[in-house]
Amino acid sequence: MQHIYPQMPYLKQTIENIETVLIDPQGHIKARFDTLAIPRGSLGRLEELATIYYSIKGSLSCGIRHKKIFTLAGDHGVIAEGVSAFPQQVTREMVQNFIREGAAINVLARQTGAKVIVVDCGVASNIPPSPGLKIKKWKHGTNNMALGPAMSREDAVKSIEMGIELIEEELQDGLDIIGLGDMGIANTTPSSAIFSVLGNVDVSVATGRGTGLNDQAVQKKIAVIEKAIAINRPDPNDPIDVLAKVGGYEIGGIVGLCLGAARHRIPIVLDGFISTAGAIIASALEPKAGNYFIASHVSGEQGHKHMLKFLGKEPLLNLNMRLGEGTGAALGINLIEAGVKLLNEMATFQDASVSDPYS
Ligand SMILES: O=C(O)c1ccc[n+]([C@@H]2O[C@H](COP(=O)([O-])O)[C@@H](O)[C@H]2O)c1
Ligand SMILES: Cc1cc2nc[nH]c2cc1C
Repeated sequence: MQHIYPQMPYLKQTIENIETVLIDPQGHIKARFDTLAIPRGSLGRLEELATIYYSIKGSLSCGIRHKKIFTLAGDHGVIAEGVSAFPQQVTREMVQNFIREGAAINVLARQTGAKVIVVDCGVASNIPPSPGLKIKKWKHGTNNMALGPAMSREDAVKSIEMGIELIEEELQDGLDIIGLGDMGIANTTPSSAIFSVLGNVDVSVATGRGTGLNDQAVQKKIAVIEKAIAINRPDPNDPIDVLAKVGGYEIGGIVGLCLGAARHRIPIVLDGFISTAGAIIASALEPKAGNYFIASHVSGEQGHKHMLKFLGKEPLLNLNMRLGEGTGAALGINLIEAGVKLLNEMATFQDASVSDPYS
């Protein structure tokens, strides 16, 4: 894939600095769990979560202090094809709801103790500047992918670099774990197209109801995605071509978040269908990025379970959620922190004077 790099030194440098994660290479995490006053292995996947967290960090010393959920917003020209149950202005209206802290992600992030970073990556209308909003957009949404490329290759690269930049900015006041999140009316359409191309699956397998289409509208959405793929011919061996032709600005930003966080050894908690489409592009660009992914939940959106299988990730939760925003990621961060706290704070057999059958 060398041919995609020359014009993009920042992206190239980020990708080149992503390291493989070795799981508990010295066995220190397992050794510590084995001293705790529990039957061995009885905390199940909570032990796995603490093990992954500390293997990514490369040290057993730190707790989880700085949790941030990035809710990236963008609009999509393909809305003109009637692929969503909601009108485009809901993207802007929901961004304003995030800023006022009244959305589901604000509630769940508060419960988790995470900060929500709301980013305008390409909302179609202008949103007034506000302390709770990062404005990173240079285009007002994508072009209609059913008529031609959603964006230029240059804009696709720029969108990924915008996501990397968000990580670099947020690192400055601490970043221990990130949750991915999205907001964009019609963005399940590009997400299905991306998975269909990169996952080599039929469009009908990758396409679902999104915000709530009926059976007839889903059939129309499938036809629109098939048309977009036929017209644009995205190259499955070139993830940036796929992002440019059938992607979106917030999805590109999510790709950048994945690459930027992996480059700094920060665990990445996936959310639903859209964030996982971004993660699939990131891992196609650099498979080692996948070492940093933890799947929070399997969305109710048709196709998400196939995406997670494609990435080799087992979701922690199955709550039939299909909201996006980072809501599943917020719940996943709670569980990861539960595993980390158990490892750090539980008494050992010795501390608690409990008979240790293993000694
Ligand atoms: O996260 C998911 O799995 C998910 C599944 C269906 C819909 N959504 C959200 O709904 C919006 C996209 O749905 P649609 O029908 O407009 O493509 C967008 O704002 C997403 O965050 C999210
Ligand atoms: C109201 C609403 C809230 C959302 N949050 C994420 N996607 C959304 C889509 C709609 C339509």
